[in-house]
Amino acid sequence: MGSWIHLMARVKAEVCSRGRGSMAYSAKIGPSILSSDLSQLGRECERMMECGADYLHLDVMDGHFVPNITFGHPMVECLRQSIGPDPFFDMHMMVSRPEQWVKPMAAAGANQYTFHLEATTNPGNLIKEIRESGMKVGLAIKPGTTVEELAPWAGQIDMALVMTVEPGFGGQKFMEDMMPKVSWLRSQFPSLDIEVDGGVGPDSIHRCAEAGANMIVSGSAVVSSDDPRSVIALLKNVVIDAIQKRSLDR
Ligand SMILES: O=C(CO)[C@@H](O)[C@H](O)COP(=O)(O)O
Ligand SMILES: [Fe+2]
Repeated sequence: MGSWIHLMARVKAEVCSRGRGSMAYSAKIGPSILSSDLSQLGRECERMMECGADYLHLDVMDGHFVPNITFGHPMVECLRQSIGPDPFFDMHMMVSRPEQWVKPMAAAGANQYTFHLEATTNPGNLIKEIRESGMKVGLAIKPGTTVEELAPWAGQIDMALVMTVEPGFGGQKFMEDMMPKVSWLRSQFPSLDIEVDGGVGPDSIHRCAEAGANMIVSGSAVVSSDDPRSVIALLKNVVIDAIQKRSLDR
């Protein structure tokens, strides 16, 4: 009997991970293209999707909220025109005034707008503005911000992003002490999309998946790999197994 239950749970997790299932959240891998050849950004995005990515994580930095600068909505508009309407753009807004860019990013073709709790004095209003613009809402916290500070908004958002590095640069070391935040969120909000971002790859994915993360951002581990397809598949299977184990344990 045990193996039958095991098989059914695997099927459920597998089906759910392909988005056809009823489970509220599924395993999704989103390469961060920050570490890619930015002169070939459109091609790099297409390559990641061809390698099995579920979505694209686009890091927007203003040189003020974080000590680095990347690109803004004009680049997003060009990417959308170049690679077509399908790829899901998860915008990681590492900017001091996230309210300023909601409408331009929506017009440029962004799908999800993830702002930092530390960057606004009125998260409720910003959540409302993002929804009214037609995008999904992500809420991110830096390593120094407690998950209890995010909790009051968790019921109003589509995704919570727990940073596993200090935001600003790719290629940093994974911060394992952020995992209790992920575990607490998964225990309190069983169907919330929970994303981890920073230093995530084959060496750290098991801790992220076991803690309860289901949306996995990976930059250098995927983009700089000579076999991104295998890395994406590995990350996804580890998360699917963890989802299956959680559904068995319930
Ligand atoms: O938002 C950020 C950095 O601030 C991340 O999205 C990184 O770009 C992820 O890159 P790796 O740490 O996986 O190389
Ligand atoms: Fe990011």
